[in-house]
Amino acid sequence: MSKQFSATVDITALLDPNSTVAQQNHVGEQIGEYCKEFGFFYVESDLIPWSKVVDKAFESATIFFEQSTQEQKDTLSMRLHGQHRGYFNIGDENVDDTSEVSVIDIKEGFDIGLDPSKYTTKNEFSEAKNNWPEWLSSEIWRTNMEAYFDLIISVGRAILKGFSISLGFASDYLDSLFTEPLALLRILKYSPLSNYPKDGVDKIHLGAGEHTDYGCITILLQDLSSSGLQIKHKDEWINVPPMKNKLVVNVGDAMEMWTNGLYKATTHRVVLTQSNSSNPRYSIPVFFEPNYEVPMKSMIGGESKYNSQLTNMCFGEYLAARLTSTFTYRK
Ligand SMILES: O=C(O)CCC(=O)C(=O)O
Ligand SMILES: [Fe+2]
Repeated sequence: MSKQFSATVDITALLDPNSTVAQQNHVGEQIGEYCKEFGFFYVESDLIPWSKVVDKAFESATIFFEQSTQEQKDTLSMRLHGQHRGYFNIGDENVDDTSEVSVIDIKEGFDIGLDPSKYTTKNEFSEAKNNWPEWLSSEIWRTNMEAYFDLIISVGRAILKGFSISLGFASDYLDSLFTEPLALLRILKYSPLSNYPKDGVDKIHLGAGEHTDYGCITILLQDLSSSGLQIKHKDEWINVPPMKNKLVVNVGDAMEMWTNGLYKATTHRVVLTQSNSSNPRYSIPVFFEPNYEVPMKSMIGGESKYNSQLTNMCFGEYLAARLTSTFTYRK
């Protein structure tokens, strides 16, 4: 049997304004250790409103996919609107841009960003407007998603505090680079494999190909009824099963570059087999990213391990380049 991942951090001390510095430092150090070892960890806290906000967002995500026709979804597509907001279909994002064989992710999704009114600087991300699915009970749907987005941004800020502590910065240092965050909330659906032609064997199909995330922090809500996420640790694939009232957090490439390799952006994938995938799998990653103009160079000094073409960019330019290599609407 494959190994199961279990590293968990209770982030209450980082969310609670009344916690002591000693409590915050303890949690920050624990987060730092997991970022160096795995680049992944679960977070939990009694301060997270699981049933009031998290479960509602999950239910709303499933409603979007179950109650929208393909024509309706297509009216909100990134391809049609030429901006990084809205719907993308199977084959529109292929996260493994290194594989020699063409790998198509068996997933579709819908991206929501922050409203342009939250930004003072102008760039392709800050100016992109959300396309809301008006055919759903729209106000409630939008309210549920926005409440979840706000919540996860506060979880992201707590994690940034932990990162800052573990890296020896002032505890609000990284937060000061996220005053106008290029955050993105994505709802994903992996269709059941029964929708695809059977080839007689229970082969592995990739819902999402092997990849590292581009940015700083990904905070992922998984479908409790459907496993599939795996991380590569010391050349071995380890399952990261969905856990009730826990979110999965992982470090992306930008965070690895800022820490000059100290924190690991770990390779992961979503595997679907005929036996684990008779139902759709839904998930909601939030990509919590800094302000557009934050430089990509190392924040901790030392000779850079990374290509200077990348480290000379600012975050927004780097993000645009990464999206262009994986999203077909940008080609
Ligand atoms: O759906 C999942 O569980 C993981 C998705 C993922 O890795 C991603 O969107 O970057
Ligand atoms: Fe990912």
